[in-house]
Order: sequence, then C-alpha cells, then structure tokens
Amino acid sequence: MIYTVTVNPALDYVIQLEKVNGGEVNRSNNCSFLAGGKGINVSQILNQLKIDNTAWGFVGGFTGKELVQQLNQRRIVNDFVTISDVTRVNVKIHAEQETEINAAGPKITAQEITAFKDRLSDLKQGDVVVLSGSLAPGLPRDFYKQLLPTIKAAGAEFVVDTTGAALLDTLEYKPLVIKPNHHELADLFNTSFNSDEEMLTCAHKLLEMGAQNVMVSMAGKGGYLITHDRFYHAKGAVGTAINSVGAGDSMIAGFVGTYVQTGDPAESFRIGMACGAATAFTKDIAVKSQIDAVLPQIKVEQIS
Ligand SMILES: Nc1ncnc2c1ncn2[C@@H]1O[C@H](COP(=O)(O)OP(=O)(O)OP(=O)(O)O)[C@@H](O)[C@H]1O
Ligand SMILES: O=P(O)(O)OC[C@@]1(O)O[C@H](CO)[C@@H](O)[C@@H]1O
Repeated sequence: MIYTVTVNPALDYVIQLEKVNGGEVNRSNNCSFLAGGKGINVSQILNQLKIDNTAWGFVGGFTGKELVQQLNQRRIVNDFVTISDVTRVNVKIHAEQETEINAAGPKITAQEITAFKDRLSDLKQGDVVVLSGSLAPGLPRDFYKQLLPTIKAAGAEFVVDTTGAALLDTLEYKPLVIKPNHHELADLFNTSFNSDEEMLTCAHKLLEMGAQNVMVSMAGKGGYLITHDRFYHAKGAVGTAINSVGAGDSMIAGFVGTYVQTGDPAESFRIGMACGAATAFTKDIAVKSQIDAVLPQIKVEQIS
C-alpha cells in the first residue's frame, strides 16, 4: 500500500483570466476550488493509475470538509486527522503568467500530532509513505524526520518531496526517490548551474548522502534520473502548458506507483515524466487518458 501524507493540504482556488492589472479590480468568470496539496495530488494520479493508496494528513473547518468531499467523489481513500483549525485556501492565478499565493495553513495542536503519529502503526513491510509539501504551523521543523524511524522500523520505504534542510535531514534514512527541480537542487548546494554536468554532480552528492534514486525535473526541458549505477535522460513532451501546478507531484506519483509494481527505475521515470507532462497540459491533475496520450512521446535514454 502507498500512503500519501499531506500535513498542510489546501483547496486550490484556481482563477483564470487573460491579464492581471496590478492595483485594479480584475474580474474572472473562470474560477474553481480544487482539492490540492502535494500528497493529495500524488494520490489523485495513483488513483488514475489504479494503484491502491490512502491519503493521510490533517484537515479542518469548512474547507477541510469540501476537500474530503472532493476526494470521496473521486474515490480516493483517505483517513485524515480532523483538526480544530481551518484547512488553507491557496490562490493560483493563471493569466499571462502563473502566480501562486500559498497560505501558511492551520495551526496543528500537540494532540492532533499524536493522533497522526498513531496512524503509522498501520504500516507494514513493503508499504511506501510519500511525504509531500510544506509543514503546517505548529509542526516542528524536523517533523518528517521524526516519522522516519517508525516508517523504517515497519519495513516500509519512504519518499520525501520537500526542499532545503528539511529534505537534506531525511537523506540518512535513504528515501526511495527524491525529485528536486533544477532550481531547488541548486539552492540545496547554494550554487547556480552553468551546465547539466554541474547539475548532475550535485545530484550525485544526494545519492552519496543517502537517496536511493534522484530525479531532477526541468519543467518543459525534461528531466534526469540518477541511480547508483545508471544515469538516464528524457526530453520534455511537447504540448501546450496550461497549468504546471502539481506537475512535480504527478511525476513523483508516476515514479512511485510504477516502482512498487515493477521495481524498474527507468520505467518508473518514463511513467513519471508522462504523468508530469499530462498534468502540465491540463487545468487540473491529469486523468488516465491524458497520461496515455502523452506517454508515446517520452523516450528515456540511458546515458551511462
Ligand atoms: N511545460 C511542460 N512541458 C512538458 N512537460 C512538463 C512541463 N512542465 C512540467 N512538465 C513535466 O512535469 C515534470 C515536473 O515538472 P517541474 O520540473 O515543473 O516540477 P516542479 O517544479 O516540482 O513542479 P510543480 O512545483 O509546478 O508541481 C517535468 O519533469 C516534466 O516531465
Ligand atoms: O505550500 P506547499 O505545501 O509547498 O505547496 C502546496 C501546493 O502549492 O502544492 C501543490 C502543487 O504542487 C498545490 O496543489 C498546493 O497548493
């Protein structure tokens, strides 16, 4: 079983309009509330790929109710801890550019944290826990790291999709895969890249620090997969980017979902790339037919 963890989910309020004029009243007749948060997006793709998964995390208030209702409508199995504060709304403006305003999120109490940690007793050998996204206020900075001894003791694997020190802190526990985009990778090493070689040197360092596999995503420019003995590249699919929100989450879902079925990192990377592109080419998180449509375009090349 794959468990996705979204400790700070959101209703994504997606607003489409041609242009935003700063300092003026702008109007849109194309707005929607979509269940969001990185782990929830991973669950949405896993469901499309028909891979069993359960969404864990914290939800509360009227927004939390709407979020759970949307997940239930989409038949996404979920078992959230209900909190007394209110799940956040993140604003995603799609105009000439994509602009995102992500709220800090609700306050989580010590009692709610304990209730969440109790969920981990369900874990069994072979399960995978996908830990994704920002930490809600009240959670300790090393919250993900705190969960890892229990996850590993159960014989489960984990994937972590976060940035900076919170990501680096988890590497000693050997995540199955991590997926920084090329900007996040540069930030991790406080540098900037003048070539793909420089980027790959940093990706290798993450393997040495403990990651089992590293994917580096570069939006429309494709991505790399670096494993301990192989190195792969795939060009980006060609299409019209409509909404990149959730493309990275979709890539992780495609990788993890395929990996649990095949154990093949290159094939998992191929499906991950297709899921990412399919989501970038649609307004919401991609559905199966959209993933299938993109898949023939993704060619994974083994470099070494
Ligand atoms: N414009 C695009 N055209 C084709 N594929 C894309 C595009 N944008 C994203 N993708 C696909 O999705 C993957 C992940 O995208 P990206 O590198 O933007 O990740 P990210 O920065 O984590 O995304 P986000 O935070 O927006 O979810 C890419 O490797 C690629 O396969
Ligand atoms: O604030 P975080 O947790 O870093 O990111 C949250 C978020 O931007 O991530 C998803 C896209 O990846 C969205 O559905 C959601 O609004």
